[in-house]
Amino acid sequence: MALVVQKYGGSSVSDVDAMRRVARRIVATRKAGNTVVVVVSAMGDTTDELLDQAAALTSDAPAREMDILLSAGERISMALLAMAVGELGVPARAYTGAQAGVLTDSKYGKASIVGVLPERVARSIQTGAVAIVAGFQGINEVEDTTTLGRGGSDTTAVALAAALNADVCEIYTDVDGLFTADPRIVPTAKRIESLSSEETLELAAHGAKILHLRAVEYARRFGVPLHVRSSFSDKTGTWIYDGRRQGAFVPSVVATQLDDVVAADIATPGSPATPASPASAITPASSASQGNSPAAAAPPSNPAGLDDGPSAAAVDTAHRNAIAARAQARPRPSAKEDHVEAPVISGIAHDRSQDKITLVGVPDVPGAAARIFAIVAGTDANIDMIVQDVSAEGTGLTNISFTCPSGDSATARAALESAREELGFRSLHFNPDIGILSLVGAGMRSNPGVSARLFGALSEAGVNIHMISTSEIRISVVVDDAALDEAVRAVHSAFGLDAQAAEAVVYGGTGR
Ligand SMILES: Nc1ncnc2c1ncn2[C@@H]1O[C@H](COP(=O)(O)OP(=O)(O)O)[C@@H](O)[C@H]1O
Ligand SMILES: N[C@@H](CC(=O)OP(=O)(O)O)C(=O)O
Repeated sequence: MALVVQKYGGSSVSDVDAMRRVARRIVATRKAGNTVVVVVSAMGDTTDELLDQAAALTSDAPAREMDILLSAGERISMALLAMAVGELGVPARAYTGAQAGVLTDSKYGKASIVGVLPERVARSIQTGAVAIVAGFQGINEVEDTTTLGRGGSDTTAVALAAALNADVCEIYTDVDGLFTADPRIVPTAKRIESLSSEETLELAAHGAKILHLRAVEYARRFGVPLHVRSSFSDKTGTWIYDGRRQGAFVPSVVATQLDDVVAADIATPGSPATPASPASAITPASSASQGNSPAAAAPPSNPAGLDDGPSAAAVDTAHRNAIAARAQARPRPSAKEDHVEAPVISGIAHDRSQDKITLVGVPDVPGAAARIFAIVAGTDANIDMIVQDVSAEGTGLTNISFTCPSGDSATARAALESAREELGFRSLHFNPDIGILSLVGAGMRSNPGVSARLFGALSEAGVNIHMISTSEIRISVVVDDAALDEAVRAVHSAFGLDAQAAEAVVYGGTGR
């Protein structure tokens, strides 16, 4: 018996028929003998529609109220899905992020998880029910609802999978896994069988929206095996797993900084909760399973008075034992590193969500870049690429360009403009019509000529390059937004990634 966390994205629960289809899959997984925890996103494009409604009322929505609004989409889904599962004869209980113990900081709209206390979820599954959790949301220290940023339900799922020590976190979506490029742009894209978390991180960080970046980081850190697959087919999807696991994580009454160090410790049954230090927060399965007296496994009455089943202490003990047993005998998908030869290029990501800002005529003196980016950092904008031109001869001036998410660029621009005198630049140019193509592959490290082939393919397709940046396993180029799709297709072909026979199917979703 495995503990499976399944996450269903908005495209998988777009209407009540889709809810029924998903409910059948959940019940089948349960009836196959697994314990199932479900994380669900808002139906279809609900989140975008809620954003549109708020924008129609105000251009300056308060962040706190915005999070209350946006969290409603996932709450509708969790309740409806619990009803659909219940209709199929399997008990299901719905939990908001707060009820599921997803604790966050107070950055409304892009909150980070600081702890997970999934006791009600653990009690629920202990009684044989399916726990259905609203994704993308949590609760902060003043008990306000927070949201985790667009696409954040993936992170909820991985955080719960880590806290519950699930065997696998399945990410269900509207395509059959992670492909060599977005199948909506490249119909000849190939499904990737398994991918290292390092390459997946690069793809997710550079626009492959099928996975939330923080979910991949989280899964990598805690060794949670990810299986990205379609809720519309029974095909195997893409496994993301490096074959390492840092230990078992168990439901907890303590927590610490989760995005830095995921906390999941377990209190001695019956003892009061005590905060854990980050160092003690990670409890290996072997030590977690020590010291449990068999008597403690008998379910006593429920002291908290909650209706989710036996008490936390009883569940903790039983759960720890089950976790320890599972950790011993867990089958593992093969990691990509196990393959004899990995392809040079794993995939291509594209990103339309960035703007380009150029400061023209920046004094070419030590400390100029430091001052500029300190001001940008003060606006909380997340900078991606940075390019500084060679100083024009005799002028002592240079140009500095950078890209940042469109949502952050207005504040970054305003902050820079207001510091213009101090920074001494001549003018600020802004280009929102850019796209970024990123070529990713661990094989780049040992294969020369990748950039030459990339630039050759773009040149043949007549695509002009505005900026270039590289990492060890990635090359990114900024091009015109209008040329981006063509650029992705050209590069995909140039690296021999096209499938012989069409294999990419987009089953649903609007691509919004
Ligand atoms: N490399 C890729 N492989 C597969 N899908 C991708 C890739 N890059 C982008 N996508 C897009 O991600 C979409 C799924 O993500 P999303 O719309 O967030 O799904 P969900 O509604 O399930 O959360 C796919 O429909 C596809 O268009
Ligand atoms: N509903 C939220 C959170 C989420 O993760 O959605 P999805 O799983 O459909 O990408 C959003 O649209 O951002």
